[in-house]
Amino acid sequence: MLRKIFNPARLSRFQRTMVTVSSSDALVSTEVDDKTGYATVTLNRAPVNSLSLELMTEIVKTVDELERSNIRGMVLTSFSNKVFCAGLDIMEMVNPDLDRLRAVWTRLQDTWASLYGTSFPTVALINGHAPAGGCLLALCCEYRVMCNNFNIGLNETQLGLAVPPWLQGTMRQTIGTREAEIHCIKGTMFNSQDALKIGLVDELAAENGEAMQRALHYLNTFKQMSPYARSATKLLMRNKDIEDMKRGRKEDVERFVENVMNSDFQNGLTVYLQSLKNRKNK
Ligand SMILES: CCCCC/C=C\C/C=C\C/C=C/C(=O)SCCNC(=O)CCNC(=O)[C@H](O)C(C)(C)COP(=O)(O)OP(=O)(O)OC[C@H]1O[C@@H](n2cnc3c(N)ncnc32)[C@H](O)[C@@H]1OP(=O)(O)O
Repeated sequence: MLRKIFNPARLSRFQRTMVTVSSSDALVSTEVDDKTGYATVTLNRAPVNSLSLELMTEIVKTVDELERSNIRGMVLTSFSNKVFCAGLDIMEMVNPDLDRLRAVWTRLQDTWASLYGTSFPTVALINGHAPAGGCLLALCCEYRVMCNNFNIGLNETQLGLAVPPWLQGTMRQTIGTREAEIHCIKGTMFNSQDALKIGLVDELAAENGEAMQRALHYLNTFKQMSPYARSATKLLMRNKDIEDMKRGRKEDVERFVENVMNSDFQNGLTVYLQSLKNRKNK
Protein backbone atom coordinates (compact mmCIF):
# COMPACT_ATOMS: atom_id res chain seq x y z
CA MET A 1 0.00 0.00 0.00
CA LEU A 2 1.21 3.51 -0.74
CA ARG A 3 2.05 5.46 2.37
CA LYS A 4 2.05 8.95 0.91
CA ILE A 5 1.14 10.10 -2.53
CA PHE A 6 1.47 13.58 -3.93
CA ASN A 7 -2.04 15.00 -4.11
CA PRO A 8 -2.47 17.29 -7.16
CA ALA A 9 -5.63 18.71 -5.59
CA ARG A 10 -3.49 20.37 -2.93
CA LEU A 11 -1.36 22.16 -5.52
CA SER A 12 -3.40 25.38 -5.46
CA ARG A 13 -2.75 25.70 -1.71
CA PHE A 14 0.97 25.28 -2.34
CA GLN A 15 0.97 28.02 -4.98
CA ARG A 16 -0.53 30.48 -2.51
CA THR A 17 1.58 29.70 0.53
CA MET A 18 5.29 30.05 0.27
CA VAL A 19 7.41 29.80 3.34
CA THR A 20 10.74 30.51 4.83
CA VAL A 21 10.84 28.53 8.04
CA SER A 22 13.04 28.60 11.15
CA SER A 23 15.03 31.12 13.13
CA SER A 24 18.73 31.87 12.71
CA ASP A 25 19.72 29.68 15.69
CA ALA A 26 17.70 26.66 14.50
CA LEU A 27 19.46 23.31 14.07
CA VAL A 28 17.82 22.99 10.67
CA SER A 29 16.87 25.94 8.51
CA THR A 30 14.57 25.80 5.52
CA GLU A 31 14.05 28.21 2.67
CA VAL A 32 11.49 27.70 -0.03
CA ASP A 33 11.83 29.49 -3.35
CA ASP A 34 8.33 30.63 -4.21
CA LYS A 35 9.01 30.61 -7.95
CA THR A 36 10.20 27.04 -8.20
CA GLY A 37 8.66 25.52 -5.08
CA TYR A 38 12.05 24.01 -4.17
CA ALA A 39 13.12 23.92 -0.53
CA THR A 40 16.72 24.18 0.60
CA VAL A 41 17.13 22.46 3.94
CA THR A 42 20.38 23.33 5.69
CA LEU A 43 21.81 21.38 8.61
CA ASN A 44 23.04 23.90 11.09
CA ARG A 45 24.64 22.17 14.05
CA ALA A 46 28.20 23.42 14.48
CA PRO A 47 30.88 22.28 14.29
CA VAL A 48 30.21 19.12 12.23
CA ASN A 49 26.42 18.49 12.13
CA SER A 50 26.80 15.39 14.25
CA LEU A 51 23.41 13.73 14.67
CA SER A 52 22.24 14.35 18.22
CA LEU A 53 18.73 13.37 19.29
CA GLU A 54 17.70 17.02 18.92
CA LEU A 55 19.12 17.44 15.40
CA MET A 56 17.44 14.27 14.16
CA THR A 57 14.14 15.37 15.74
CA GLU A 58 14.39 18.64 13.82
CA ILE A 59 15.16 16.87 10.54
CA VAL A 60 12.11 14.62 10.91
CA LYS A 61 9.91 17.60 11.84
CA THR A 62 11.17 19.59 8.86
CA VAL A 63 10.57 16.80 6.37
CA ASP A 64 7.07 16.21 7.78
CA GLU A 65 6.25 19.92 7.46
CA LEU A 66 7.54 20.03 3.89
CA GLU A 67 5.49 16.96 3.05
CA ARG A 68 2.38 18.79 4.24
CA SER A 69 3.25 22.00 2.35
CA ASN A 70 3.46 20.30 -1.04
CA ILE A 71 6.82 21.62 -2.15
CA ARG A 72 8.11 20.38 -5.49
CA GLY A 73 11.58 19.32 -4.44
CA MET A 74 14.20 19.55 -1.74
CA VAL A 75 17.95 20.07 -1.57
CA LEU A 76 19.61 18.90 1.65
CA THR A 77 22.90 20.56 2.50
CA SER A 78 25.19 21.78 5.30
CA PHE A 79 25.97 25.23 6.73
CA SER A 80 29.65 24.25 6.60
CA ASN A 81 31.62 23.89 3.43
CA LYS A 82 33.82 21.29 5.09
CA VAL A 83 31.52 18.75 6.73
CA PHE A 84 28.13 17.71 5.33
CA CYS A 85 27.40 15.60 8.42
CA ALA A 86 29.82 13.71 10.71
CA GLY A 87 27.31 10.94 11.44
CA LEU A 88 25.81 10.05 14.79
CA ASP A 89 26.94 12.25 17.63
CA ILE A 90 29.58 10.05 19.21
CA MET A 91 28.91 11.66 22.59
CA GLU A 92 25.42 10.12 22.51
CA MET A 93 27.16 6.74 22.75
CA VAL A 94 29.69 7.47 25.52
CA ASN A 95 28.41 5.92 28.79
CA PRO A 96 24.86 6.73 27.75
CA ASP A 97 21.58 6.87 29.60
CA LEU A 98 19.73 3.83 28.25
CA ASP A 99 16.41 5.56 27.62
CA ARG A 100 18.09 8.33 25.68
CA LEU A 101 20.22 5.82 23.75
CA ARG A 102 17.05 3.98 22.67
CA ALA A 103 15.49 7.30 21.69
CA VAL A 104 18.59 8.18 19.62
CA TRP A 105 18.41 4.99 17.61
CA THR A 106 14.64 5.22 17.20
CA ARG A 107 15.03 8.77 15.90
CA LEU A 108 17.75 7.66 13.48
CA GLN A 109 15.31 5.07 12.12
CA ASP A 110 12.67 7.81 11.82
CA THR A 111 15.12 10.12 10.07
CA TRP A 112 15.96 7.43 7.54
CA ALA A 113 12.29 6.55 6.99
CA SER A 114 11.04 10.11 6.57
CA LEU A 115 13.85 11.23 4.22
CA TYR A 116 13.83 8.00 2.24
CA GLY A 117 10.05 8.08 1.89
CA THR A 118 9.38 11.65 0.74
CA SER A 119 6.86 12.02 -2.05
CA PHE A 120 8.82 14.98 -3.46
CA PRO A 121 12.22 14.64 -5.18
CA THR A 122 15.28 15.04 -2.97
CA VAL A 123 18.90 15.86 -3.71
CA ALA A 124 21.79 15.74 -1.27
CA LEU A 125 24.23 18.57 -1.93
CA ILE A 126 27.22 17.04 -0.18
CA ASN A 127 29.43 20.05 0.48
CA GLY A 128 31.77 18.33 2.91
CA HIS A 129 32.71 15.01 4.49
CA ALA A 130 29.91 12.51 4.98
CA PRO A 131 30.97 9.52 7.11
CA ALA A 132 28.49 6.93 8.50
CA GLY A 133 25.24 8.69 9.45
CA GLY A 134 26.26 11.53 7.08
CA CYS A 135 26.41 9.03 4.24
CA LEU A 136 23.05 7.66 5.44
CA LEU A 137 21.41 11.09 5.01
CA ALA A 138 22.84 11.36 1.49
CA LEU A 139 21.76 7.82 0.59
CA CYS A 140 18.15 8.58 1.58
CA CYS A 141 17.97 11.27 -1.09
CA GLU A 142 17.17 10.34 -4.68
CA TYR A 143 20.21 12.05 -6.15
CA ARG A 144 23.61 13.05 -4.82
CA VAL A 145 25.85 15.89 -5.96
CA MET A 146 29.19 16.00 -4.15
CA CYS A 147 31.83 18.72 -4.04
CA ASN A 148 35.41 17.65 -4.75
CA ASN A 149 38.01 16.73 -2.15
CA PHE A 150 35.79 15.21 0.53
CA ASN A 151 35.14 11.70 1.83
CA ILE A 152 31.96 9.69 2.07
CA GLY A 153 31.12 6.14 3.15
CA LEU A 154 29.66 3.82 5.74
CA ASN A 155 32.65 3.46 8.06
CA GLU A 156 30.68 2.08 11.02
CA THR A 157 32.60 -1.20 11.24
CA GLN A 158 35.85 0.80 11.63
CA LEU A 159 34.29 2.16 14.79
CA GLY A 160 33.09 -1.19 16.06
CA LEU A 161 29.45 -0.65 15.06
CA ALA A 162 27.39 -3.01 12.92
CA VAL A 163 25.57 -1.49 9.92
CA PRO A 164 21.84 -2.14 10.38
CA PRO A 165 19.96 -4.11 7.71
CA TRP A 166 17.82 -1.20 6.46
CA LEU A 167 20.92 0.93 5.90
CA GLN A 168 22.71 -1.95 4.19
CA GLY A 169 19.68 -2.19 1.89
CA THR A 170 19.92 1.47 0.88
CA MET A 171 23.61 1.02 0.13
CA ARG A 172 22.85 -2.12 -1.93
CA GLN A 173 20.27 -0.24 -3.93
CA THR A 174 22.75 2.50 -4.68
CA ILE A 175 25.98 0.69 -5.53
CA GLY A 176 24.83 -2.92 -6.03
CA THR A 177 24.91 -5.99 -3.83
CA ARG A 178 28.50 -7.11 -4.31
CA GLU A 179 30.09 -3.69 -3.78
CA ALA A 180 27.75 -2.89 -0.86
CA GLU A 181 28.70 -6.09 0.91
CA ILE A 182 32.43 -5.49 0.51
CA HIS A 183 32.36 -1.84 1.48
CA CYS A 184 29.90 -2.11 4.39
CA ILE A 185 32.06 -4.85 5.89
CA LYS A 186 35.32 -3.00 5.29
CA GLY A 187 33.88 0.35 6.33
CA THR A 188 35.37 1.98 3.25
CA MET A 189 35.52 5.76 3.01
CA PHE A 190 35.62 6.96 -0.61
CA ASN A 191 37.04 10.21 -1.86
CA SER A 192 34.75 12.20 -4.16
CA GLN A 193 36.20 10.76 -7.38
CA ASP A 194 35.96 7.15 -6.20
CA ALA A 195 32.46 7.75 -4.86
CA LEU A 196 31.44 8.88 -8.35
CA LYS A 197 33.11 5.86 -9.98
CA ILE A 198 31.31 3.38 -7.75
CA GLY A 199 27.95 5.19 -8.07
CA LEU A 200 27.71 6.29 -4.46
CA VAL A 201 27.23 9.84 -5.77
CA ASP A 202 25.79 10.88 -9.12
CA GLU A 203 27.74 14.02 -9.99
CA LEU A 204 30.73 16.01 -8.79
CA ALA A 205 31.06 19.76 -8.59
CA ALA A 206 34.04 22.04 -8.08
CA GLU A 207 32.24 24.18 -5.51
CA ASN A 208 28.94 24.90 -3.82
CA GLY A 209 27.44 27.16 -6.50
CA GLU A 210 28.05 24.60 -9.22
CA ALA A 211 26.71 21.84 -6.96
CA MET A 212 23.50 23.80 -6.39
CA GLN A 213 23.05 24.30 -10.15
CA ARG A 214 23.43 20.57 -10.70
CA ALA A 215 21.01 19.80 -7.88
CA LEU A 216 18.41 22.18 -9.31
CA HIS A 217 18.92 20.67 -12.76
CA TYR A 218 17.93 17.27 -11.35
CA LEU A 219 14.81 18.74 -9.73
CA ASN A 220 13.92 20.55 -12.98
CA THR A 221 13.79 17.25 -14.86
CA PHE A 222 10.43 16.64 -13.14
CA LYS A 223 8.88 19.99 -14.02
CA GLN A 224 6.76 18.67 -16.87
CA MET A 225 6.00 15.32 -15.28
CA SER A 226 2.86 14.25 -13.45
CA PRO A 227 3.75 14.61 -9.75
CA TYR A 228 1.34 11.77 -9.01
CA ALA A 229 3.06 9.28 -11.32
CA ARG A 230 6.47 10.36 -10.09
CA SER A 231 5.81 10.05 -6.38
CA ALA A 232 3.67 6.93 -6.71
CA THR A 233 6.46 5.16 -8.58
CA LYS A 234 9.09 6.23 -6.06
CA LEU A 235 6.99 5.15 -3.09
CA LEU A 236 6.01 1.85 -4.67
CA MET A 237 9.75 1.18 -4.95
CA ARG A 238 10.65 2.33 -1.45
CA ASN A 239 7.70 1.59 0.82
CA LYS A 240 8.48 -2.07 1.29
CA ASP A 241 11.92 -1.20 2.71
CA ILE A 242 10.31 1.24 5.13
CA GLU A 243 7.71 -1.27 6.21
CA ASP A 244 10.41 -3.93 6.71
CA MET A 245 12.41 -1.54 8.90
CA LYS A 246 9.31 -0.69 10.96
CA ARG A 247 8.51 -4.35 11.50
CA GLY A 248 11.96 -5.04 12.90
CA ARG A 249 12.56 -1.74 14.62
CA LYS A 250 12.37 -2.90 18.26
CA GLU A 251 14.94 -5.67 17.73
CA ASP A 252 17.08 -3.20 15.80
CA VAL A 253 17.04 -0.77 18.76
CA GLU A 254 18.00 -3.52 21.19
CA ARG A 255 20.86 -4.70 18.93
CA PHE A 256 22.18 -1.15 18.84
CA VAL A 257 21.93 -0.79 22.63
CA GLU A 258 23.72 -4.10 23.13
CA ASN A 259 26.39 -3.08 20.62
CA VAL A 260 26.99 0.29 22.32
CA MET A 261 26.92 -0.99 25.92
CA ASN A 262 29.53 -3.64 25.20
CA SER A 263 32.66 -2.79 27.19
CA ASP A 264 34.97 -3.42 24.21
CA PHE A 265 32.93 -0.91 22.22
CA GLN A 266 33.04 1.66 25.03
CA ASN A 267 36.83 1.25 25.33
CA GLY A 268 37.20 1.53 21.56
CA LEU A 269 35.13 4.71 21.56
CA THR A 270 37.46 6.39 24.05
CA VAL A 271 40.44 5.53 21.86
CA TYR A 272 38.58 6.73 18.75
CA LEU A 273 37.68 10.07 20.35
CA GLN A 274 41.27 10.52 21.39
CA SER A 275 42.45 9.76 17.86
CA LEU A 276 40.12 12.48 16.51
CA LYS A 277 41.65 14.96 18.95
CA ASN A 278 45.22 13.86 18.18
CA ARG A 279 44.60 14.25 14.45
CA LYS A 280 43.42 17.77 15.14
CA ASN A 281 46.53 18.63 17.21
CA LYS A 282 48.97 17.43 14.54
C1 LIG B 1 22.05 -4.49 13.40
C2 LIG B 1 23.05 -3.87 14.20
C3 LIG B 1 22.56 -2.83 15.15
C4 LIG B 1 23.68 -2.01 15.69
C5 LIG B 1 23.82 -0.74 14.92
C6 LIG B 1 25.02 0.04 15.28
C7 LIG B 1 25.46 1.08 14.59
C8 LIG B 1 24.78 1.72 13.52
C9 LIG B 1 25.47 2.13 12.35
C10 LIG B 1 25.17 3.19 11.66
C11 LIG B 1 24.63 4.43 12.13
C12 LIG B 1 25.57 5.53 12.17
C13 LIG B 1 26.64 5.53 13.00
C14 LIG B 1 27.52 6.72 13.05
O1 LIG B 1 27.30 7.70 12.38
S1 LIG B 1 28.84 6.67 14.09
C15 LIG B 1 29.73 8.21 13.85
C16 LIG B 1 30.72 8.07 12.74
N1 LIG B 1 31.38 9.31 12.47
C17 LIG B 1 32.69 9.41 12.35
O2 LIG B 1 33.44 8.48 12.49
C18 LIG B 1 33.23 10.79 12.02
C19 LIG B 1 34.28 11.24 12.96
N2 LIG B 1 34.74 12.58 12.59
C20 LIG B 1 35.63 12.82 11.62
O3 LIG B 1 36.11 11.94 10.93
C21 LIG B 1 36.00 14.25 11.42
O4 LIG B 1 35.60 14.98 12.53
C22 LIG B 1 35.37 14.89 10.16
C23 LIG B 1 33.86 14.68 10.09
C24 LIG B 1 36.05 14.34 8.90
C25 LIG B 1 35.61 16.44 10.20
O5 LIG B 1 36.98 16.71 10.37
P1 LIG B 1 37.45 18.17 10.79
O6 LIG B 1 38.94 18.17 10.78
O7 LIG B 1 36.75 19.18 9.98
O8 LIG B 1 36.88 18.38 12.25
P2 LIG B 1 37.41 17.75 13.62
O9 LIG B 1 37.78 16.33 13.45
O10 LIG B 1 38.42 18.66 14.20
O11 LIG B 1 36.06 17.79 14.49
C26 LIG B 1 35.60 19.00 15.11
C27 LIG B 1 35.00 18.62 16.46
O12 LIG B 1 33.85 17.79 16.22
C28 LIG B 1 34.00 16.56 16.94
N3 LIG B 1 33.36 15.48 16.17
C29 LIG B 1 33.66 15.03 14.96
N4 LIG B 1 32.83 14.06 14.57
C30 LIG B 1 31.97 13.88 15.58
C31 LIG B 1 30.88 13.01 15.81
N5 LIG B 1 30.46 12.11 14.89
N6 LIG B 1 30.22 13.08 16.97
C32 LIG B 1 30.59 13.98 17.92
N7 LIG B 1 31.63 14.85 17.78
C33 LIG B 1 32.30 14.79 16.61
C34 LIG B 1 35.51 16.37 17.03
O13 LIG B 1 35.85 15.49 18.06
C35 LIG B 1 35.96 17.80 17.30
O14 LIG B 1 35.68 18.09 18.66
P3 LIG B 1 36.65 19.00 19.54
O15 LIG B 1 36.02 19.04 20.88
O16 LIG B 1 37.99 18.31 19.55
O17 LIG B 1 36.69 20.32 18.85
